[in-house]
Amino acid sequence: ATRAGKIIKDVMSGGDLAIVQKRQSVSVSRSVCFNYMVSILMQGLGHNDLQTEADRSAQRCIIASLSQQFPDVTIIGEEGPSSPTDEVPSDWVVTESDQDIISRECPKEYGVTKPEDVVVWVDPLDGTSEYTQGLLDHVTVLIGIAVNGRAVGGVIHQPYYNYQTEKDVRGRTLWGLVGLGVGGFNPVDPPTDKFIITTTRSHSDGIVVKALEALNPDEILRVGGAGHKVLLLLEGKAHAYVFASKGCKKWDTCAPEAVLEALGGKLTDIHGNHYSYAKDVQFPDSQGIFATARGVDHATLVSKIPQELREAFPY
Ligand SMILES: Nc1ncnc2c1ncn2[C@@H]1O[C@H](COP(=O)(O)O)[C@@H](O)[C@H]1OP(=O)(O)O
Ligand SMILES: [Mg+2]
Ligand SMILES: [Mg+2]
Ligand SMILES: [Mg+2]
Repeated sequence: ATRAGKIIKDVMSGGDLAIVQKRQSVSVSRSVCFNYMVSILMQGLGHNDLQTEADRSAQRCIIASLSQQFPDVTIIGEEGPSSPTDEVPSDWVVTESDQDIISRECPKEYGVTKPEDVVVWVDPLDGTSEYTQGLLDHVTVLIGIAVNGRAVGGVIHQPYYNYQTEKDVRGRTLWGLVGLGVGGFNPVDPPTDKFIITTTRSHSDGIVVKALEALNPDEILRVGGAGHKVLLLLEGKAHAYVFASKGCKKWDTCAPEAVLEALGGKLTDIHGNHYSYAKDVQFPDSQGIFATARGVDHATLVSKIPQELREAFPY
């Protein structure tokens, strides 16, 4: 994750992001009326799904490094499968391990884990839209580990951590493993005298807003990236991350969910149920996102989302 973060910074300082708009399949039935199609376009669906040279190169670095060491583990990356002939520069292939984590005792629930039980979900650059706009601390590299469908391990690397105050921007790497704990940051609980929600800044719509209104927060923090929003929960800047939309995908939430839950928080869909991260699942988080910091009553908050709003997110 850290090597990928270096690639992200190198692409930015090289000056040519080589941005492309990814194609999105918006399925709309043929009988749909013109007004509805216009409203979809107005909401920006099918827009704002960008890919840059940094997304592509960071993914090649991560997948080459992991697949070399773990050839039998399924690895799914946001930017699609790489071609079998894809050679990556040798200094992009990282094989050493973090000695601090490797020296700890493995929780016994993973002692019998086989490679085929594991799926790694890779978001090489979360917050692409913000990256292209220079909101650099919203960018993270996300590597999530699912075992038997549950998100249990995660790494969140923030390449531009403190970039506005530090001369030599080294970034930071946070990790979590359910059953073992978390590292790379100081966990902080959110304030007790007000209720703060974080949500999207670049993918909002009417339903996203209605869900926030139902929860009646004192403050709303509109920031980019799924990883960055979960950082706000981990460090006590917000109580909940609520996104009543199907824009996020499994690679956006696997690592954040694992780190958050390793600390005692919770990340589910807006009905309060965990997603499966097994290898055959659909990529979209089609029932939205509802995450809470440690110590926040997740079920009570979820129950405040009105039924008619929940019905917009059927299974
Ligand atoms: N409609 C969408 N289309 C594509 N990606 C989305 C969409 N909505 C959310 N995402 C992904 O989820 C992340 C969090 O969303 P948001 O910042 O709007 O809260 C985004 O940075 C983006 O990940 P990525 O940047 O990796 O493509
Ligand atoms: Mg993307
Ligand atoms: Mg993402
Ligand atoms: Mg991404």
